[in-house]
This record gives sequence, structure tokens and C-alpha cells, in this order.
Amino acid sequence: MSSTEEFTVRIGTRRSALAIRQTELVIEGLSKVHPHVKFEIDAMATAGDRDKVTPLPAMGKGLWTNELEAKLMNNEVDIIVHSLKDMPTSLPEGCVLACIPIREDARDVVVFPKRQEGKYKKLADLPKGSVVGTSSVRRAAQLKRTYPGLVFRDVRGNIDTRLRKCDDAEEGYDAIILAAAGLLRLGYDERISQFLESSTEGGGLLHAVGQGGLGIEAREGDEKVLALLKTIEHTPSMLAGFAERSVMRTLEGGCSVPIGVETDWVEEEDESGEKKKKLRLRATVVSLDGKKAVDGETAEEVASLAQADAMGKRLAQKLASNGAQAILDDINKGRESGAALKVSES
Ligand SMILES: NCc1[nH]cc(CCC(=O)O)c1CC(=O)O
Repeated sequence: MSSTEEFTVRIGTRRSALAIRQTELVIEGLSKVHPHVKFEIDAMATAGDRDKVTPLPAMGKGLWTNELEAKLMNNEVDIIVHSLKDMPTSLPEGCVLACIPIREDARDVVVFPKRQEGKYKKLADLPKGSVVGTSSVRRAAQLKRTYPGLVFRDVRGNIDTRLRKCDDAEEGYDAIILAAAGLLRLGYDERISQFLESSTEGGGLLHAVGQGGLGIEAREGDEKVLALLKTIEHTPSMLAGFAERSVMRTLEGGCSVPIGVETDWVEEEDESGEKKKKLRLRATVVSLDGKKAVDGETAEEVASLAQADAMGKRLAQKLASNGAQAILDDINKGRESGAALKVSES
């Protein structure tokens, strides 16, 4: 497609401030390379936006995506801009994860209420019994392991709503956990008190599969659109995202089971002493009470999506055989009783 050809791309997105901002970032990126292409934003509320009370794990995997994908398949939109972490690991027939642009910071972060005016700097500063807000079983399960004195409670809503609840003393939160990417994209950098990662002193977090990334979905075979998206694809982010998603897909997890990952690109010397760029992939599966966990790590040269997929699958199979499948089986059994459906206050 020539860079002077004029045509319009219709973009499906959720209606939240973050989703709109993420769509604007994609339009900015594409417009730099294709100034003659026009864009129309088609924003809608999805099941996950409408239902603010049902615990996220109880709403199934497509709560943020199903209705947008229906528009894509009906040719009402040409692409969908998703938060990558909200995309199920398997897409409907005829839809493809066409592009992952350069990834924002993938880490989770700690936000304290404004009323505390800097009293606490990190999770380890919180006294025993403090209440930490998160709707993610992944976050709660991992943090229960290293901060057993903290109490975890569900907090629903978009980013502005969760920040308001954090700041409202009547809501009773002493901190909340969010993704850095959402806060950074909306200009809330100054609300970040602590970044959480695998190396965080006192206990950190492995982030959600795809966190910090954008996933742009298109119709298979829509060559004109796929060629356009190729111009903003960021290969290291794409490879890392595919490897992470392969871990989740292989463990047959949904977006509500406690699987954490962390990827980064490292240089390692091979036997001949030559430096090789490798993708390092860490993963963890934690029981809901945080008492049982299986961790794994691998670093491999990865140059294709197929190699990224295979790497993620191998690591997942290693985790499963080391006890992770038993943890996930317990969680799935617990779904009948509702035990696995929300971050219980414990
Ligand atoms: N549905 C929650 C969601 N989906 C994507 C983000 C943040 C942006 C990202 O991870 O790219 C968030 C908010 C959060 O986890 O704090």
C-alpha cells in the first residue's frame, strides 16, 4: 500500500479513558507513517464495563473483547485496539493478533491514598492488617505469599474509579495495586509509589500475561490493513507477548487464574564466547491462598513467532509437571464452590 493512498480505517475500542488513550496512541503511530489514512473510532461498553459487581474471574475470558470481535467479524470495524492482557489467548476463527506496538512498562505498581501524604513508600511499610485493593487473583495470590500480614480486597472499576476509591477514606483501602502502563498512559505517573517486579526487595510480583502491551486485532487475510499495521509493529514486544501468551494458553488459564510472567531481552555468551541476544521468560503459578507456588525460567534465542510460541509452551509444560497443573486443577475445582471467583478478603 503506498504511503499516499487515501483510505479510512475504522477502529473498535472500549469506551474507558484508558482504551480511548490507547487508541489515540495507535492512530498517532500510524499517522506518522501514513498521513493520508483517515481513522474513525467506534467506542463501546463491553460486558466487563457494564457489569461492575460480578467478580472478574466469574465473567469468563471474553468480557472485554467478545462484543468488539463481533463488530470486526461483521465488518463494522477494521481493527480493534485492546490492552493485550485483556485478550483471551485463543481468538475467534478469522481474527488474528496482527500487531503489538512497542510495549509500555509491564510492571505492577503500588498506589497509596493521597491522604497519607507520603507516609508509606512501599508495601513493606504497611502495618499488619492493612487493606490492599486489587481485583486480580494473580496479584493477590502472589502478594499473600510475601506479605502474609496484608488483607486483600476486590476493587472494581476503571483507573479513575479505582484511584477515587483508594483516596476515599470511607472505602477503607490502605493501598491499591494497578498496572504501571495504565497510569503512565493517563498521566498519573506521580501516583506511583513503588514498582513491583521479580527482584523487588521484600517481595515483588510477576505481571499479567501481556500487561503493558497493546494487542491490535484484525481480520485474517485483510492484507491492506495488515500491511498498514506492520509499520508500527515492534518485534521484541511482539515476540515477548507471544511467548507469554503461549504460557497461559498451554496451562489453559483464563485471564483470571494466578499465572504471572516476566520477560526481558538479555545478552548471554554461548560456548564459543559469542554474545547472543536471548529472550528471558519467567513464569509463576500460585495457589489462591499464596501458600503453594511453582516458578520457572528459561532464556532462548527467539527470532520468530513460532519460536516464541514454542518457548512459552515448553516452559508451561515444565511448570505443569513441577506441580502447577495441580494448583490450577484445585482452582478450577474451586470454581464450582465460588472459592476461585474473587479476591476474597483474607
Ligand atoms: N482490565 C484491566 C486492565 N487492562 C489493562 C490495564 C492496564 C494497561 C495494560 O496493562 O496495558 C488494566 C488496568 C490495570 O491492570 O491496572
